[in-house]
Amino acid sequence: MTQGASVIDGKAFAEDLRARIAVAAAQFEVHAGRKAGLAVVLVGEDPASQVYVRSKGKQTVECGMNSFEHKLDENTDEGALLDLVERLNADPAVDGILVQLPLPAHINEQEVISAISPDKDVDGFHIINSGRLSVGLPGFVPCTPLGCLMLLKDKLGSLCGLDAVVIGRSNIVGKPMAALLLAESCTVTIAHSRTKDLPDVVRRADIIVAAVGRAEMVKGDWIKPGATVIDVGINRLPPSETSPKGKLVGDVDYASAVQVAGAITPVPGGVGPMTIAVLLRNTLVAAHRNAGVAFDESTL
Ligand SMILES: Nc1nc(=O)c2c([nH]1)NC[C@@H]1CN(c3ccc(C(=O)N[C@@H](CCC(=O)O)C(=O)O)cc3)C=[N+]21
Ligand SMILES: [Mg+2]
Repeated sequence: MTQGASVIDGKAFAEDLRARIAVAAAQFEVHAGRKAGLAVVLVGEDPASQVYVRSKGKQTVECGMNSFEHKLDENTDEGALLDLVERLNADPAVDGILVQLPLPAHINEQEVISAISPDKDVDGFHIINSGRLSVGLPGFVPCTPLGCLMLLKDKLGSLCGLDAVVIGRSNIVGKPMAALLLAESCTVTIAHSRTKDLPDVVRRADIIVAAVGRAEMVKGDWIKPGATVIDVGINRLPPSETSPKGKLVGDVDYASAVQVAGAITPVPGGVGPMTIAVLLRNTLVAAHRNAGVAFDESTL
């Protein structure tokens, strides 16, 4: 087998999307008389979360939108966090609200997500928005699966009738990804850590979305030749001689998969940058809806 896979450049796609968002955000400012705004709430000092929050803030401003960062102490109680969410819900300068997950163990994540106004829920995690997605109504779709869908449609065009296997059943990625693929008329299988004969299930797929959170689990010999592989995993391997900070790998064993797949996303530089770009897209969509400014959302 020749090394046939084309590498799907999520970083470049995300840059292009952000350039289009910047144009539309400037137009929004002209029509609404204010910038679109995203509030990001971070509780605690998790270093990885701090990195993500910083790049979200930077890219929000680069796209011509306001970024409001709220950093709360690790020991903040749930009541104080819910009070902040209420203030952000009521703030007309705030179009989107993102509460960085995971939250500390003493805070009930579902309570906090439910407190966010569904019209500002740019993560698409509120049950109102998951309900809208499952019945096909307009709402907000979680950023990572929507980013994956954009990459798939860019690569394949119509997905109609294709066999798609989603590995992972989280509310954040697996379940909304399956709903999106079903809406594109794929035949969708949701596999997970308890699926029996997982390699055989994956071998049927024209489209594989790997979101199990297990480093390099999906091997090249699980992949039908020519299939499109979207790797959502972000796993840091233990430090080694060659990578003192620990190498970042996906849920797919890239070295073997790239020999067999038709197209594949790398880690880093694949799905990760799309997640943030779609967050900015959802924020700008929220701004137009909340301000009552007409906007053709299909252009983003
Ligand atoms: N409410 C909430 N919404 C989220 O969307 C959310 C969250 N909580 N908690 C944490 C996860 C993780 N996440 C990522 C975003 C960008 C990259 C990203 O840009 N990754 C780059 C670089 C990775 C690196 O070098 O560390 C890449 O894959 O190329 C990764 C992960 C959003 N999350
Ligand atoms: Mg699982």
